[in-house]
Amino acid sequence: MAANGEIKVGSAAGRNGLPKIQTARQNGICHDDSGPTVKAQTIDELHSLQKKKSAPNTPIKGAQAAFATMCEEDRQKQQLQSISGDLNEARRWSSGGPTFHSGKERSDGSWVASLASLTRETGPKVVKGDPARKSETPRQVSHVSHHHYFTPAIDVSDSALKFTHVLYNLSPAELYEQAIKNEHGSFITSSGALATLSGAKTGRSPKDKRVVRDETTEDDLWWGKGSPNIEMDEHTFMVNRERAVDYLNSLDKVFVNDQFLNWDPKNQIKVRIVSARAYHSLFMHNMCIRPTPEELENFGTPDFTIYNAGQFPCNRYTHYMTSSTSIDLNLGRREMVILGTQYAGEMKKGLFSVMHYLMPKRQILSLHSGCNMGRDGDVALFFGLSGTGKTTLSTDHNRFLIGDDEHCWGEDGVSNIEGGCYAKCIDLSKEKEPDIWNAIKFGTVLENVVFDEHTREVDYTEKTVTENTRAAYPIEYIPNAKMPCVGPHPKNVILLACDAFGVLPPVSKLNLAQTMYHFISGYTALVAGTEDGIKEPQATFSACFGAAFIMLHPTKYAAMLAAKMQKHGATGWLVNTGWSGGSYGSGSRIKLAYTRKIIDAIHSGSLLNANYRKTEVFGLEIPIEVEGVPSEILDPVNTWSNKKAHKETLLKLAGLFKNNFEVFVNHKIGKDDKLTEEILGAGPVF
Ligand SMILES: Nc1ncnc2c1ncn2[C@@H]1O[C@H](COP(=O)(O)OP(=O)(O)OP(=O)(O)O)[C@@H](O)[C@H]1O
Ligand SMILES: O=C([O-])CC(=O)C(=O)O
Ligand SMILES: [Ca+2]
Ligand SMILES: [Mn+2]
Repeated sequence: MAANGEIKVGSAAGRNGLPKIQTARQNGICHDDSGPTVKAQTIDELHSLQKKKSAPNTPIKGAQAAFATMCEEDRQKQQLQSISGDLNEARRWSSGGPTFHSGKERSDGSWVASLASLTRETGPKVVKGDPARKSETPRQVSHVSHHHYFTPAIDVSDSALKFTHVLYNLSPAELYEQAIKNEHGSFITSSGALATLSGAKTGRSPKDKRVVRDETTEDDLWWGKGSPNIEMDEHTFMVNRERAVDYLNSLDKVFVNDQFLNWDPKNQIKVRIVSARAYHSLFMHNMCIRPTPEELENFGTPDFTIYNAGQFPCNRYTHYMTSSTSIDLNLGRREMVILGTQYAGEMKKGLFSVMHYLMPKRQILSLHSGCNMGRDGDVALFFGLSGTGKTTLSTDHNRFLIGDDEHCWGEDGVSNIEGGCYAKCIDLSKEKEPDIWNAIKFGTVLENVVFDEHTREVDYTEKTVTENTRAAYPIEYIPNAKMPCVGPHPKNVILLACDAFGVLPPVSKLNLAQTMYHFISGYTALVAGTEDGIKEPQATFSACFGAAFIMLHPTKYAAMLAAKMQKHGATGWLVNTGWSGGSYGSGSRIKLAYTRKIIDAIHSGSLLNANYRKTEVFGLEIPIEVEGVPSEILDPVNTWSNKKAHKETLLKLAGLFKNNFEVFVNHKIGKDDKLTEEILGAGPVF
């Protein structure tokens, strides 16, 4: 037992026995583009990072204690309802591909019955309500046992005898109370947002993502080198699923969210998220599309279910596991299991992966992009890897926001997949990003930020817990959100790269082949470990600006994008939101105000008709002038004092592009041989 009286399970083994498992480097598997883990060794240490000591006027501890009694259990009465039904095996998608039920479909057993899939093999022991209200439990016990324990099962385990209360689609206010009461590290900030900690993981874990490889996915999906789909078998999935479900069943309560994805009503899917934390439930409440009470009433059986047991690790002796984290996708069962990571983004991006499988089957292109629309109905897509500006630039006070991260492009135009936004908060300022700043209010989840312990004012410059601090808010929190979140066909396709080498121009106009070349390359360069002094920028290539989420070969998405751009006459642009005046260390990040001017000129159409010249090596068309932007920065060579260093850096980056593209040279993009040839020739020449 530890000095503080806590029993530290497995800590001795961790130190003296089995070594702690680290995620193995998967050779050739898609790179890790997620954030690093926290710099804390213990939970207490992690929690101490979150709060900053107050200014001297902070009341002393004793004075604050008087408020403790305000944390009251008395809550609004919730309708308790016993849940009946038998083990509801997840239905399989028919072999010919998924068949969906529209939002209005009424299922045989309603949501109540399908919750039974939570149980291991016997009937459910699930009670809707808050276990804190013990007085109501006996009624439930007798009710449920009436249904299921007259004939005792042969193999009744202790866990099968206990009740798990389901907190079903709670409101943000209720979730706040649950989080603050039960989840260490949950606090209300001065603007009303809920500050939470995601635990040891503060970013996604792409190396721990597994996808079940079976007869269907074998042929459909992209496997092998460069693919994000690391295989697992069905049996192993079931092992992890049972582990997650047993864990969830061992709890007094779980949260269940029933929500929608995709604002295109014809291609909407119904998702259920079963999780153990109010933080997770509120996050998904904000990020998915929220059903109306009527839609919830008629929700029926979900098309896809997530079991998030993130607090509980996977068993590292389980086949295919290389760490204690596992995010498992089973397309056949329409299920996802999360073990060993509480980072909420896994749920959001896990569902995005599912959409990247389902939508292309219907000839709908799924995109890792932001999207907004001007007053004249002109739509722009913003592609880019994490941190390149999708959320920042699609959230534009002069335009309608359709969405910040995940979209579909189909026959009728674009639709947002989500119901919320997930903005990076590091160095967030009210002046530069007023709409995002104002969206951080009651209902918003603030992950891993640091705040003053007394005033609860957030310090957005703090990276103490992580640099990947985030805010998740419903899209309506942005004043000019386009509701419903759909729009016509895009006019501009903007590829964002944060080039920390400082050699890509702030803006270039691309022809179709160049657009496809850069879309398939998916380049950005960030700076690793900023706190440890100056480091070389780290180039990242992630196909389709989101290799971690795609399920089919990148050329499939690329072919669809090319066809749609051609058909609708969209123009491609490459915008560098990264360094200017030199690489990281000597130059600096291009001012957001300048990038916004460039984007304005793209939207207005003025840049389309500007005068251009071609750059060497990358062969990019760059404008001579952009209103509101100093002309000399438009060609990076002007901003470098050391011209030789500029040329070397340019050639170095060109070499990285070339190496990366090697794996695509033998692939055909769609049926068009000519376009394929052109794409191969659209890269740097040197
Ligand atoms: N010139 C610039 N253009 C765009 N963003 C900039 C610029 N300079 C600084 N930034 C900052 O870079 C970050 C861009 O992050 P943003 O949230 O938009 O990323 P994202 O592309 O949406 O990534 P993710 O997919 O991870 O959500 C913001 O913190 C923004 O303030
Ligand atoms: O998913 C996340 O953690 C954040 C995000 O949007 C991305 O990385 O693209
Ligand atoms: Ca974003
Ligand atoms: Mn994203």
